[in-house]
Amino acid sequence: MVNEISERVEQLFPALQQQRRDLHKYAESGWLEFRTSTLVADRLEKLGYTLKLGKDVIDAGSRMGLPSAAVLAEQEQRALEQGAIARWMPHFSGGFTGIVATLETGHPGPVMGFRVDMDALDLFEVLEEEHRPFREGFASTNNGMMHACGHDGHTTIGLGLAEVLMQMRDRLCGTIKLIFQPAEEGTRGAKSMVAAGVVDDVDFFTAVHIGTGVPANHIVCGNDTFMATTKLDVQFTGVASHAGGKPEEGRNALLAVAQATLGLHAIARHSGGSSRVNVGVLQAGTGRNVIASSAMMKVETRGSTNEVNEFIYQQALKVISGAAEMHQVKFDIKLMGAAQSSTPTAAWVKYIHRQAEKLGEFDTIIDRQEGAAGSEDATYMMERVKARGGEASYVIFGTDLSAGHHNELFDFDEKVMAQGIKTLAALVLNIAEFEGEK
Ligand SMILES: O=C(O)C[C@H](NC(=O)Cc1c[nH]c2ccccc12)C(=O)O
Repeated sequence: MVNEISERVEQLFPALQQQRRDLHKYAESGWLEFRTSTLVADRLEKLGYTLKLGKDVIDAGSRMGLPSAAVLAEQEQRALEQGAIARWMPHFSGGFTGIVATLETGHPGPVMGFRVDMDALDLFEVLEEEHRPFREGFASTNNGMMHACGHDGHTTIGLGLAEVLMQMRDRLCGTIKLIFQPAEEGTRGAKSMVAAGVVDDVDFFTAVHIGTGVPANHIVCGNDTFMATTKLDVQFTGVASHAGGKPEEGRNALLAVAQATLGLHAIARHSGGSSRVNVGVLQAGTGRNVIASSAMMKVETRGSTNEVNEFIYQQALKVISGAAEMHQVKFDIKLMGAAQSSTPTAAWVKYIHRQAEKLGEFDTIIDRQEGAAGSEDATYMMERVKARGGEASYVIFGTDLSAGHHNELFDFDEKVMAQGIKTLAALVLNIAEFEGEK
């Protein structure tokens, strides 16, 4: 069975590589995955999956960090010009770019859910010969949007898994649910899919990531290092005045945002775990000789536990209001994203470990790794599945990277996509072997 999976995936590989490069070329950031989601939906329908799309899988009110209506409309148009399939667009229009594809095998068995994400980062890809995507003609054509975290690979893994499972459907049992999530960056999308109930019937849940510093041919079967996080946009509003003639009449929003930035980075650490604060964007002012009346900042807090993040977040609110008070400006805080920490369930990790061993694709198979790193909103899905008594894990497939995640020179070895698909397919095909570990 393992050999058969391998052969099938290797056969699909050239097409999958093409697929990944196409997605890479037309990178779309969170809630703007219009072209991506129409192509994914079309492919999954052709493969024979039952689809739930858009508002059926995304709770409108639970979306965080949604771009403005103008940006959504403009990007939808851009996507159509870049080959989005128009007949699918009504489902995704307005920032409802999520898909759940279901395969009922017709044989009794559990519901197995897999989550991949589809969004790119707000980043300008390097357009130089040294960067393979540029050299080989698949660098992003969308300015300020780049797949620099491997989600093009994740989406491709989802599509490859869909194809292999459909080919082998006679030998599957239970129900397969493939979840294609928007807006993982900024941890904005998963909560809305959980609120729409997409994992409420899932017994075994697996989310995936490639890279993250894990070496090639290594697999982490139960990553538990994701930090809880809160994402905030803060707008400061003061009063503009003549910087030479009447500086005392001004209320300086630039100084408030600068003060807040330094204050945020000076928040005390917490003995309960590691933490992070980052001000990633700062904008203020309009002219050299004008007291700046408006300023904005994009902030994130993180903690290795929900409690540590909550502490940092509460301190951050005090720093922001304190800086505003100091400069007598108004402020407005918008919640733009959030995620929890989460721990995989031991039995599912053990099962994944055994399947990875049988596959023979990996040199090193580990259950967990040390050290908090990034965040992930798949944690909301994991926690929901666990709360209902299901099993959940987060698997990382190691790969060689040309540069770190979220860097303009990021690229990965596409071979990891084949390893990912093989592993996930094995989890489905051999699910009967899970019995006894409960
Ligand atoms: O918080 C976010 O915006 C999600 C985003 N998520 C990732 O980057 C995925 C990720 C999680 N852990 C690691 C570790 C290294 C690279 C990437 C990751 C992050 O942490 O900035």
